[in-house]
Amino acid sequence: MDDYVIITEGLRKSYNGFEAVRGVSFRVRRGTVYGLLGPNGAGKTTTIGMLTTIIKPSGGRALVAGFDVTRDPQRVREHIGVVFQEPTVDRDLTAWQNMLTHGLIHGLPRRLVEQRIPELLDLVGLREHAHRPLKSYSGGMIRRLEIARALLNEPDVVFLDEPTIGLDPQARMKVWEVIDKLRRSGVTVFLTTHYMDEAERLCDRIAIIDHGRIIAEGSPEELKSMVGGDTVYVKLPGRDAAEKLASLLRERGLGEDVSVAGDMVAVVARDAPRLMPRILSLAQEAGIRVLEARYTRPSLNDVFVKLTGRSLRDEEGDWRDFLRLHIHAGRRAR
Ligand SMILES: Nc1ncnc2c1ncn2[C@@H]1O[C@H](COP(=O)(O)OP(=O)(O)OP(=O)(O)O)[C@@H](O)[C@H]1O
Repeated sequence: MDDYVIITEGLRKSYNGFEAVRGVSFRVRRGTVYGLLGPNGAGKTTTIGMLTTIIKPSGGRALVAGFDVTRDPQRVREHIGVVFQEPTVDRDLTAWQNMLTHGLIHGLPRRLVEQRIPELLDLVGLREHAHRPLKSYSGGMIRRLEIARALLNEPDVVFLDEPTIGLDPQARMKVWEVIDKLRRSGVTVFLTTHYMDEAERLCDRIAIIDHGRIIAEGSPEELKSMVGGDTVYVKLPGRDAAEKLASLLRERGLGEDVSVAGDMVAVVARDAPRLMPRILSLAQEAGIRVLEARYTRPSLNDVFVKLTGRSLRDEEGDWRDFLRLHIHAGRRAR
């Protein structure tokens, strides 16, 4: 049991009869980064709220650092660090002053806090800005400061609710680097996110949540293996060339499924990087000119689509979605 910093069993929350979280069960192993991934309104903030004792569960059970969130909320609070979606810093104070105030409010000895502040500001890359008022900080700097602050009490687990929401790409990367460092130093992190690239990049394990229920759980690789293989896309000068290449591929038994959409051939395969050169040399032998070739590997979005029929993505219409639409249309027409 000691291996797990968080254990939930059938955890539930209703707001006036509306079930925001409908019985979630998962375990977070010590020293890992665990992500709750789902679209807006899926119940992520409510779940993190229950685990951090801000929200009272309507049912089920959650143990955090070995303590029950309902029966022992104070003990839970002593053993966790939390970064909320909305910043809770005082912008008139400097980073150092914010850290010190936080530490003292939480009952930590002043000497210990003063000793930890420079180490933690160093960890999040803010040491040289320690004495600047936060008014002059960017959103990304504030998020990193809040992570440093959450570590002051040497928590068993740090909770980060949407750690990079609203940040620009560069600031996001810096937060990701901090989370990487936490993992390397053995800190357990529990984060929520609706960005699949973030979950994939950072998390050892992910629970996908939708409408208050966990619909899949596993490592990013395990989750992606649910949707099968890679797809190789080959663009040719016209439909005839595409049909010709497709029949050659079918004859040779290359790939698991070959389909044509306009001047494009799509080949579903287990290992696209190995198959692609074979497809290209086959085309060359047959005198078929290839204009473009690419392959894609399954993403967590594909997993979400497979499970819910909806996309997790904020914006639709990237290259891959476009192709998939055409390939599907082509298949249906056959
Ligand atoms: N205090 C509340 N009273 C009533 N309904 C609520 C309350 N808080 C959340 N909800 C509802 O519960 C559902 C889950 O909300 P929650 O904030 O947990 O989702 P989320 O996955 O964190 O999404 P977001 O990232 O947008 O916050 C939503 O439908 C939301 O409208």
